[in-house]
Amino acid sequence: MIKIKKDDVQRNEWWRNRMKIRELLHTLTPYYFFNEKWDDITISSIEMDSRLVTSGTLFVCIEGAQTDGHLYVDQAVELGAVAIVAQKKIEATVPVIIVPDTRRSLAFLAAEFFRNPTKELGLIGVTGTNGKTTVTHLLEAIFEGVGNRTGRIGTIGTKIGDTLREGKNTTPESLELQRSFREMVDAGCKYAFMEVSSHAIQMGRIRGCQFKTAIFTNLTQDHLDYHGTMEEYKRAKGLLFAQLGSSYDSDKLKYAIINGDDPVSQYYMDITPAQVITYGIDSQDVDVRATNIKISSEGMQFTVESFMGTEDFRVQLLGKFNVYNLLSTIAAGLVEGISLSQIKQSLEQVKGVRGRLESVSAGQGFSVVVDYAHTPDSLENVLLTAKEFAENRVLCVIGCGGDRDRTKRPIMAQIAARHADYSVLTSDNPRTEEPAQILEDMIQGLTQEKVSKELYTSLVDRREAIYTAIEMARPGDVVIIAGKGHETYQDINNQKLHFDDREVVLEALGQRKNEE
Ligand SMILES: CC(=O)N[C@H]1[C@@H](OP(=O)(O)OP(=O)(O)OC[C@H]2O[C@@H](n3ccc(=O)[nH]c3=O)[C@H](O)[C@@H]2O)O[C@H](CO)[C@@H](O)[C@@H]1O[C@H](C)C(=O)N[C@@H](C)C(=O)N[C@H](CCC(=O)O)C(=O)O
Ligand SMILES: Nc1ncnc2c1ncn2[C@@H]1O[C@H](COP(=O)(O)OP(=O)(O)OP(=O)(O)O)[C@@H](O)[C@H]1O
Ligand SMILES: N[C@H](CCC[C@H](N)C(=O)O)C(=O)O
Ligand SMILES: [Mg+2]
Repeated sequence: MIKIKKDDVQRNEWWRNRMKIRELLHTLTPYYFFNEKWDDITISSIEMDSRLVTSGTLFVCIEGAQTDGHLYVDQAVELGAVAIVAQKKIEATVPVIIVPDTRRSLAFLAAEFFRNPTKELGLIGVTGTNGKTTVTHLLEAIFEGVGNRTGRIGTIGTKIGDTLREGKNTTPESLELQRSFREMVDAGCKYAFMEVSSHAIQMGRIRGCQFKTAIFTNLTQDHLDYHGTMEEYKRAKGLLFAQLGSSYDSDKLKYAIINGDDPVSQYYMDITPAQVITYGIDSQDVDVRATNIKISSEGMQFTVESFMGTEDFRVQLLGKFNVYNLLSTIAAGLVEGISLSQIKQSLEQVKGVRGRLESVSAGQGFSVVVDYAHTPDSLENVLLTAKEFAENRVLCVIGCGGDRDRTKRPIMAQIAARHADYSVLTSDNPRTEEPAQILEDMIQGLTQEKVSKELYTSLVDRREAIYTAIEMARPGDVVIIAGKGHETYQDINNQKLHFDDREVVLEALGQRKNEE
């Protein structure tokens, strides 16, 4: 896979698209021209960030959480913007189009400018607290397994055919999304798999996308800093299912693939106009079900019973939670007409997803696993899985991110203490928060539950924490290093410093070997 760094991308080059503003105006209705009405202008690109404006750009002003795009109009004009879309009166030497809500308008403007690429793709959106990245990778395996070229958008980046571009957000802004989808179509992709975060839905980043299928993985606590309550968080995710089938393409069937074992599944079934396919393990009344699950340190075996037949699977992934991820993927493959035996063939070859239960080995007599669990539920799942295959103790290194849901910190520490034999609490990405304070919030959970101090320690420095856990490990132990998975940086005070759990583990294992 060719890896392209975000900054290397030559924006507006291969997808350069010239259009008259007149051709786009219908997406902006209702609007009015402030300044001179001049709809004969040709634009060569659309941008929402003034720093990216080039000659011929239509600049859209967005009011953000940090700053307001309306403040950068002069800079945009200096760099070559030929017209501005704004939601309030601004001074500018180029025509200004005023709309009620620029963020909404941007989504439709971008979809039109890039010629509605999602109409030419089978777009599958995946939402839920945990499992989105995993499911999009599994989908890729199934659909590429039967010869399709595919695209993928999510936490690990945007993959178009054979190239991977790193990104800032799990679900990018509407403009970037539409540009990527057009690139996918141009690269011959037939399907696209997209992680849909609740933030993205709430902020309207996915407006303008036409989904064929939406998958719901699960709903547990996260992001309460942003959504406030679990009810609001659930509602935000629901918008993805509510919008299925509401487009003018509604003659084509749309599918909602829902985890029938999750307590909130009925809500999503009720609000979607799409065809519903359910999957699960515990509920008997689901369309795609796994039974006879057997988990070993080598992988899992289970039987899939579905409306398209029954097959025995033997996969390399671990953990009951991954059976759910596999089932939702299987359901998505079945509705697209891929046979259960073809699906089985592809999924059995999947070794795992980067940074998710990723084993790091230098021939030591114990296991070290790097995982991306950064929510209470995922941490619990991963530790329970580790317990199942550990011959001896489970040691856990865990931190919580700064500037994010604080209420999950004490809970995550409690889960670590409950399921691991020893926990090393440490920093994740502190961002602009004081790392020691984040640790304090975690420790409070342990004090509340009167957890013995012999069962945990806390070290602000993540490298030191990883070294400590590796030094403590004995034969047969499993060391889980949770929270950062595939990440290759640590964000401290808005500075992204290189940090890769997997590299640090190998260093620590090397040191331990030298000392032996
Ligand atoms: C709270 C939030 O989501 N913020 C996102 C948002 O930033 P913002 O609204 O604060 O924008 P801003 O910085 O105030 O800028 C406002 C406008 O001025 C423009 N501007 C700014 C400066 C300048 O010189 N010129 C200029 O034109 C900006 O381009 C923007 O259009 O728009 C940015 C550009 O797309 C996002 O990168 C940024 O995500 C930040 C990094 C973030 O941390 N988001 C998290 C909460 C998030 O969205 N997470 C979910 C994943 C959740 C999960 O699954 O676990 C995600 O999808 O990534
Ligand atoms: N279906 C699941 N249920 C519970 N936990 C899961 C599930 N799938 C994965 N996990 C755990 O959650 C972690 C994150 O998984 P993954 O990256 O697939 O989720 P995500 O939804 O993409 O997360 P993010 O919100 O950060 O994008 C994994 O490392 C694993 O520990
Ligand atoms: N998509 C998640 C990523 C969290 C990863 C974790 N390492 C952290 O920094 O908190 C979020 O924005 O909450
Ligand atoms: Mg993800």
